[in-house]
Parts: sequence; C-alpha cells; structure tokens
Amino acid sequence: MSLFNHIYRFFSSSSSSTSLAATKEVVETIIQDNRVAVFSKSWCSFCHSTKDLFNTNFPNTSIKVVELDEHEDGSAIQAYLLEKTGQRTVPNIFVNRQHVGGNDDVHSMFRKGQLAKLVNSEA
Ligand SMILES: N[C@@H](CCC(=O)N[C@@H](CS)C(=O)NCC(=O)O)C(=O)O
Repeated sequence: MSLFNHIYRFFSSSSSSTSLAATKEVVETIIQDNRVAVFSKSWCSFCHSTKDLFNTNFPNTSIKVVELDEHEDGSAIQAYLLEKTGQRTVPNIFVNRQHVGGNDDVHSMFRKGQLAKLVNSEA
C-alpha cells in the first residue's frame, strides 16, 4: 500500500479495514453470482438447519455460504445486511437474488413448495 493510501485511511472516517462501499460491493456480488447465498455464523444452529435444508433437498444447487464469524469483515457485512434487508440475525438468505429472510422463513417457503419454485426460476 502506498504512503498516500496509509495517510488517506488514517484520516478517513471509516475505522474498519474495508469501506462501506467496498462491503456493499462484496455482498452484492455474492448475491448476484450465486443462486443461493447464505450469510451465516459457523456456530449458529439456525444456520446449520438452513444449510441442511438446501444440502438435503437441493443437492444439485450449489450454495454460497459466508460464515460471518470467520470473515474479517463479518461485522461490516452484517451491518450492511441489516441496512439492506432490515434483518439483524443470521442466517440471512437470498435465492435467485431475492431476499427470503431467515431459517424460519426458508423452512416455511419449503413446506409450501415456494422454495423449489424460486430456486428453479430463471430470475
Ligand atoms: N428466527 C430466526 C432466528 C435467527 C437467530 O436468532 N440467529 C442468531 C444466531 S443463532 C443471531 O443472528 N443472533 C445475533 C447475532 O449473531 O448477531 C431465524 O429463523 O433465522
């Protein structure tokens, strides 16, 4: 990193290693590039349940899991997700670029047959 960049970062208002714009870009790219994106925490039982649901019922659909507790910008990502979706908790799930909510929501959609439709839609 250049001396200018060090000085710029020192005086910039953001205290995290990544700016809000960069965090937004990271999250939006993950949502865009993956049919199923799950923002998760490795120790969270609700997150395990969500991952099991997809792995068991949609084994041919790859899912992108971001474990926020293992990510250096996990807190910033969680803060951006709150701003974007109004949801503070994990798992925070997107299917075909659509926010579907948390574990309760995704199980409810699955029981109603709505999840399969969304996973397999061409959106
Ligand atoms: N009803 C929610 C419950 C989710 C929940 O309570 N998640 C906990 C972790 S297991 C959480 O996000 N806690 C706040 C945090 O970790 O920042 C769902 O079904 O997804």
